[in-house]
Amino acid sequence: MKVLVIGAGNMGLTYSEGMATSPLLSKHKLRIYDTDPKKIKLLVQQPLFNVYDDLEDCLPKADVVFIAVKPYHCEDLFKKMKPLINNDQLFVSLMAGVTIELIQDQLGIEKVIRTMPNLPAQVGKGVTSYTESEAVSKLELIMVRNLLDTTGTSIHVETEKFIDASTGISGSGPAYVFYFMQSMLEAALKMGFSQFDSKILVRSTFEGAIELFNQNDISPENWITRVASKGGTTQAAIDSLDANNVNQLIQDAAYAAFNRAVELGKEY
Ligand SMILES: NC(=O)C1=CN([C@@H]2O[C@H](COP(=O)(O)OP(=O)(O)OC[C@H]3O[C@@H](n4cnc5c(N)ncnc54)[C@H](OP(=O)(O)O)[C@@H]3O)[C@@H](O)[C@H]2O)C=CC1
Ligand SMILES: O=C(O)[C@@H]1CCC=N1
Repeated sequence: MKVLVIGAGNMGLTYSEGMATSPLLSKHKLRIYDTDPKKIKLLVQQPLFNVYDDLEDCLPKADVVFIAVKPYHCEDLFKKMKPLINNDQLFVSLMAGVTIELIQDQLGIEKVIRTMPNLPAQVGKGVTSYTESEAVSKLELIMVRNLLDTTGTSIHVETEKFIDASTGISGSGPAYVFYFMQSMLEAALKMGFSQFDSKILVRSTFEGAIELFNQNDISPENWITRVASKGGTTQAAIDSLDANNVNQLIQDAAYAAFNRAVELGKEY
């Protein structure tokens, strides 16, 4: 099986590295293509995969093609891909919003797996949701799931609605966590801690909370009650969050990303 990844950015490179360092693919089976000459120049020096700057040299012979460009680049890319592909090839999209139907129509092919990955894939802690068009066989689906799992874990969803929904939760989600971390860091600095100490306080707090969550089957809501003493400091913080409607605001943010994914699907 020959795999081509189109787009050597955050996601394309992450998946390429995940697949290349797994036992599933050897170097000559994995190719990566990008249009940026500077990126190509840097990438040819790495030993993990073969790097291409011409679609004609790498696309026609690929069995599985990962598409990892920004959604606004897909129209132009699809025009260039169309004369070089055939209906036996399997296309795996990592693009937010872009629908299976659009990919099938613009490329004139049938086999598409649409995914929503996330950035922690860079450290093997990603979560990718995926769904497929009718023409994709069970075997092909398992094969691609194994490739996706080289960057973490994956969940199969029945419809594309859940790909857009997972964009709102896990795809964009790491940014919500970083947003919260940034607020905590700014508060620590304002309280007078150094940059160094602020980072230790915030990072350890996140790591510790995640570890507790991972090692026990207890809901976040329940964990809050274990931190908060009646009339104490945590309750003062939670009361402040509740008074400012922060729970609802975070849910609104997740829905904003979900809705934007749906909107993106209609823009191309
Ligand atoms: N970043 C994230 O956390 C997540 C991203 N995604 C999705 O993944 C996709 C990629 O995002 P990301 O990796 O962050 O984007 P990047 O911009 O980091 O990577 C895209 C790469 O594709 C290159 N490129 C642009 N046009 C073409 C083309 N026609 N042919 C080949 N390569 C091309 C870009 O070059 P240049 O820089 O010169 O434009 C760039 O190197 C997006 O569709 C996004 O929705 C999904 C989940 C999470
Ligand atoms: O912001 C975006 O559109 C992409 C999709 C999910 C994360 N990054």
